[in-house]
Amino acid sequence: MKVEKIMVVGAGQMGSGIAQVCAQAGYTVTLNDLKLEFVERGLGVINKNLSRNVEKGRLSADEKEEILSRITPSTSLQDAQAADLVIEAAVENMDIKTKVFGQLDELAPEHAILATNTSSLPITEIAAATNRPEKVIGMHFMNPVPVMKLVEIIRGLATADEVYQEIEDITKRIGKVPVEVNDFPGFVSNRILMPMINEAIYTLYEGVATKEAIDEVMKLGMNHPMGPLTLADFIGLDTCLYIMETLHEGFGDTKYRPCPLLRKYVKAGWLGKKSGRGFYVYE
Ligand SMILES: CC(=O)CC(=O)SCCNC(=O)CCNC(=O)[C@H](O)C(C)(C)COP(=O)(O)OP(=O)(O)OC[C@H]1O[C@@H](n2cnc3c(N)ncnc32)[C@H](O)[C@@H]1OP(=O)(O)O
Ligand SMILES: NC(=O)C1=CN([C@@H]2O[C@H](COP(=O)(O)OP(=O)(O)OC[C@H]3O[C@@H](n4cnc5c(N)ncnc54)[C@H](OP(=O)(O)O)[C@@H]3O)[C@@H](O)[C@H]2O)C=CC1
Repeated sequence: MKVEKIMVVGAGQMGSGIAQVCAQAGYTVTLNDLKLEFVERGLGVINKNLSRNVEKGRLSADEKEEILSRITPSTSLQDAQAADLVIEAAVENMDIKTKVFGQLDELAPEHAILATNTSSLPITEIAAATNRPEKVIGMHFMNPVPVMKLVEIIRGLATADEVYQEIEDITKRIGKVPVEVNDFPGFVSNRILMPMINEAIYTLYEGVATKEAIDEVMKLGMNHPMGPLTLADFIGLDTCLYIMETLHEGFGDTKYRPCPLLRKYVKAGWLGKKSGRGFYVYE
C-alpha cells in the first residue's frame, strides 16, 4: 500500500514545517492540533513560507494555492481514520506521546504507519503503546524543516523492514536525505548537539562570558550559522530541557545534567523565540 494521505499531529514549528514539505511533494495532508487557533497559526507560517517562494520566483501563485489546498485543518484525532501515515510532532513528553500513539493505534487504518518526530525519546517505548509496533518508526526532521536536508530515521525494536523502506522513500520524495541511526537516547543529532548547547548555558551561568560573547565565539570561531544560545532559543528551551532530561535519565550519567539556568528559564515560561523571550527577547 503506497502512502498518499499523511496526517501530522501537532501544528507547532515542526508540525507545520513537516505538513508544508509533504504538501509540496504532492501528498494530501491533514494538519492536527488541540485547538483550531494552533492549526491556523501553523497554516499562517506555511502561507508565509510559500509566499516567499512565490516572491523569489520559485513557485507560481497557482502552485502555492494548490499546495495550500492539499492541507486540511483538523482538531480531532478521529481524522487519523483516513491516513496512510501519521507523523506525530506534539510536545517532547513521553506521557503525551504514548497517549497519542495509543489513540492513533485505535483510530488509524490497520495498514497505516505511525511515525514520531521525537528528538530524543525511545521509539521502542512509544511503539509499545500500540498494538502495531512493527509499523512504528522515528522520523526526525530538523528545524527549520523547509530548509534542513536531514531526516534521522530510527527503527524501534520491532519496526518492519518494509516500513523502514517506505519511510526512506517518502523522505527522499520530499527532498530530504535519510540517515539511519539506532534507538538510543537523543539518537545521533541530539546526543551531540544538546550537550554542547547545555554546556553553553553553563558557560553563561558560571559567568565565563556574556550570552552575546558565547554566541559570537561559536559563530566566528567554529563557523556555526547560529550561536548555541540563539539556537537554543530557536529550538525552544522546553524542548532543550526535555532532551537533556531524556539523555540524563537514559544514560544515567551526570555529564548530561541539565543546567539549572535552563530549568529556571523554562519554569519562568521563557521558552525562546516561540514565547517571545528566552536568552534573548523577540518582538
Ligand atoms: C532539536 C532537534 O531535535 C533537532 C534540530 O532541529 S536542531 C536545530 C538544527 N538547525 C540548525 O542548527 C539551524 C542553524 N541555523 C541555520 O542553519 C541558519 O541560521 C538558518 C537556515 C536557520 C537561517 O539561515 P540564514 O542564512 O542565517 O538566514 P536567511 O538568509 O534568512 O535564510 C536562509 C534561507 O533559509 C530560509 N529560512 C530561514 N529561516 C526559515 C524558517 N524558519 N522557515 C523556513 N525557511 C527559513 C530563508 O527563507 C532563506 O531561504 P532562501 O535562501 O531560499 O531565500
Ligand atoms: N524544535 C525543534 O528544533 C525540534 C523539535 N523536534 C520535536 O518535534 C516535536 C514538536 O516540537 P516543536 O514543534 O518544536 O514544538 P511546539 O511547541 O512548537 O509545538 C508542539 C505543538 O503540539 C501541540 N500538542 C501538544 N499536545 C498535543 C496533542 N496531544 N495532540 C496534538 N497536538 C498537541 C502543542 O499544543 P500546545 O501549545 O497546546 O501544547 C503545540 O501546538 C517535539 O517532539 C520535539 O522534540 C524535532 C526536531 C527539532
